[in-house]
Amino acid sequence: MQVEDVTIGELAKHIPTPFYCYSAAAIASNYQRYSDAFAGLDSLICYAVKANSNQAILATLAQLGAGADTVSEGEIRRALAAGIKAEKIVFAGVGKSEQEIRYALSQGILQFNVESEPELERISALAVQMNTTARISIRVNPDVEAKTHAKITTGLAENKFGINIDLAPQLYIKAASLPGIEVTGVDVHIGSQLINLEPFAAAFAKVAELVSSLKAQGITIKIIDIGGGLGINYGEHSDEPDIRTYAEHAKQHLGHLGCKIIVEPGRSMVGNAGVLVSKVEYVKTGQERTFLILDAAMNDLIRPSMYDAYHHIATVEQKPNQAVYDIVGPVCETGDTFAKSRALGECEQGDLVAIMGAGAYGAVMASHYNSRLNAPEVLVSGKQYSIIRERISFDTLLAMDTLPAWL
Ligand SMILES: Cc1ncc(COP(=O)(O)O)c(C=O)c1O
Ligand SMILES: N[C@@H](CCCC[NH3+])C(=O)O
Repeated sequence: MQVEDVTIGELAKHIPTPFYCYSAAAIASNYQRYSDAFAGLDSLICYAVKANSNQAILATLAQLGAGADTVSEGEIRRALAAGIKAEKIVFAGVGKSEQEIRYALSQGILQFNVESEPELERISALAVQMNTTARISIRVNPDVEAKTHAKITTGLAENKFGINIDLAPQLYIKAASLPGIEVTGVDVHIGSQLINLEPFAAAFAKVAELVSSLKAQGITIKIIDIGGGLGINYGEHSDEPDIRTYAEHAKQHLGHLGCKIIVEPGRSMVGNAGVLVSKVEYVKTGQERTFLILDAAMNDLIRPSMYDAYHHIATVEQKPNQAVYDIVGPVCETGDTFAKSRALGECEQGDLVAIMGAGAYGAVMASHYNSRLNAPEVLVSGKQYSIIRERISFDTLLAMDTLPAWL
């Protein structure tokens, strides 16, 4: 198995497993697809930093011209440090703290995507205190069923995100009257890993109506942030939504409004650009099933245990025979399972396997559960590769805790 011009087998001679391996060319190609698809619109691609916030990934995207969609001070700091200019950074999230808002204001970010009335009041008060103005969009909740996993749908009335779209006009009127606030836009994001594009179209249509009705009330919207959420093919079924068709929906519903369009892709920018490489520790033949026990675990990649998410898994070297395995990690939880009854090349101890589609929501959601060290991360570009996050040592892991004086 190759990533660009480098073989995974060669990398595994130098880097301890499990490790994440990303392709810079795959990220560039995904960025290009977005850029081409949205070319007809005045648009800005704000990569959703939460999907993979490694500095090297952010710097790669910064060089391509991307902005950033952030949800914390830490993410804003990461984006700035990687070379993404403040005027390309948007800040979302339902729980922005005073400290975070102050930091974002001090940096002069492009806009706050506001999720509630008390947040709007807090931003206004802090902006006045700091003698500045906050540009804001209100994140509206269009009550559209995104047809994705319940844990990653965000645009339903029952979800904690955004303001009910029917109540938004009132909040816009209030926002326009507040000191320290400049109303610039509308924001919508209905969920993640959407395979069907219809919910996007439905949400865009509702946003278009809102923008027109706001205009009639004297509130001019300059920016429409359409969020992220486009799904990728994890290998379970063959369909993957087409970025061009997605952009067509945006053009059709929003193009006539003359606004700048911000799009916030995370998964579809980096998901298929990464694999998690792991070694087979044991092949354990149980009474009913054969377990392939890997050195990677749920603490490295939590998506299968958290969302029952499917990830295609392949042996790094081609195998002559097939076998069926439950593919698990070493963590002491039954949920530490990557796949059940999965057909795979027949493996033996020491073989390498690659868990595909691990570039998004992989390393960023990792933990040290079971006092396991982090999986290092590697970026490949052509023939070159570079370790972009080292595995920490056990000394560093232990040093994260401090003993109180009484012990
Ligand atoms: C506000 C917002 N924007 C963008 C994203 C990125 O989503 P995705 O990785 O599905 O493109 C998310 C995550 O769902 C989000 O909450
Ligand atoms: N972490 C989720 C996506 C969450 C999207 C963030 N709003 C996943 O792995 O699918």
